[in-house]
Amino acid sequence: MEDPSREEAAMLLVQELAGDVPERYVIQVEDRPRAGAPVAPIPVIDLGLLSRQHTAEGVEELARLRSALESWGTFLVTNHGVEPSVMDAMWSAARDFFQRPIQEKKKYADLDEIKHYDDYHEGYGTKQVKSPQQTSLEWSDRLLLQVEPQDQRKLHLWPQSLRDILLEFSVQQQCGLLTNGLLPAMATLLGLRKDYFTGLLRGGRNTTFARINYYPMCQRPDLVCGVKPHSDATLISVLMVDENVDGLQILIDDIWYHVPTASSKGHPHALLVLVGDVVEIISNGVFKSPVHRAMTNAQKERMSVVMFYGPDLDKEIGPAEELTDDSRPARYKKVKGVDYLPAQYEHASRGERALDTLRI
Ligand SMILES: O=C(O)CCC(=O)C(=O)O
Ligand SMILES: [Fe+2]
Repeated sequence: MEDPSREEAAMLLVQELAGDVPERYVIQVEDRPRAGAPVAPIPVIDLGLLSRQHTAEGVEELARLRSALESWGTFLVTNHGVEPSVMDAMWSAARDFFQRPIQEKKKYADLDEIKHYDDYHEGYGTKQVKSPQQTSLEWSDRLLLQVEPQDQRKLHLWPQSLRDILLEFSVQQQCGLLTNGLLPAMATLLGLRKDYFTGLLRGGRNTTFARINYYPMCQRPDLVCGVKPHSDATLISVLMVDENVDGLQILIDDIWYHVPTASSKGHPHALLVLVGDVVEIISNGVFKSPVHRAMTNAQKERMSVVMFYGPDLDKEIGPAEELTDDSRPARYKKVKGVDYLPAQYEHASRGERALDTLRI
């Protein structure tokens, strides 16, 4: 039987709300943002230097990367191989889409899937709402598209204006930032084969999702959350966030820190990297997948373009054998993405962390 409430709920667009914040969006008192969050001291890593390990600068940069991976799990990267013109075109296409009238955007909502899926649906809309009574809803609309594997693309949900640029943006990130830059350095730092992580993004069944998040202005940003606390279920997430509006925060030792924008660090075309749960698991907890959330703003809307890169969903992931022995027992259970992804959605919708369920 059809469940109209679920369908309606998934299309409860935040952009259509005006005036006071409805009760269903108000988060618990203990989860509300406090004024004056400190700024996270995240580094800017020059990926160009990482391949120059015979130089003092290269060695120093690798040490800075290690420190970021072991502490905050997030950093900005420059010299990442994504052309500034491609970044700008991706941003414009994303912004132009969200500036279209709502009726126009709704053409990219996957109403059939919304009826069948419990966990997530692609296309335009809001995060799946499980019941008409659900509270603490997130103050954001989004466009979610699966990019890889290629045969999983639902191209009817891809606005024409975004198609070519999204593919180019993703290919340049994979070739430059990930394969030729960051991932071999991360494997080296752990003492793993250089192609350990890049191998997980090859073979044609690796998964890439793109999510464009849109956070409408909110009269009471102190009462709502744009995206609730979670860590990403990915190998790596790469973010291009609004230059002019803060919103992303990360949790370290029970304190929420603002993540500075690339522009505020003097590198407008830097990209932001968040280590994902898959890396935390494989590294047996040495590298950290940070808990983060997105807050809203009373004066300005905000956007982010997030690329989620992960392995084949049928591949079992666990701590690397090279990194575990009697003195370093495995700290996480093995899991397949196909089981972990729904669990991550479920936990994230409650502002909790699925990774905690895998700890041994
Ligand atoms: O909008 C942001 O800055 C972060 C969004 C996010 O964490 C996500 O989409 O997983
Ligand atoms: Fe995230």
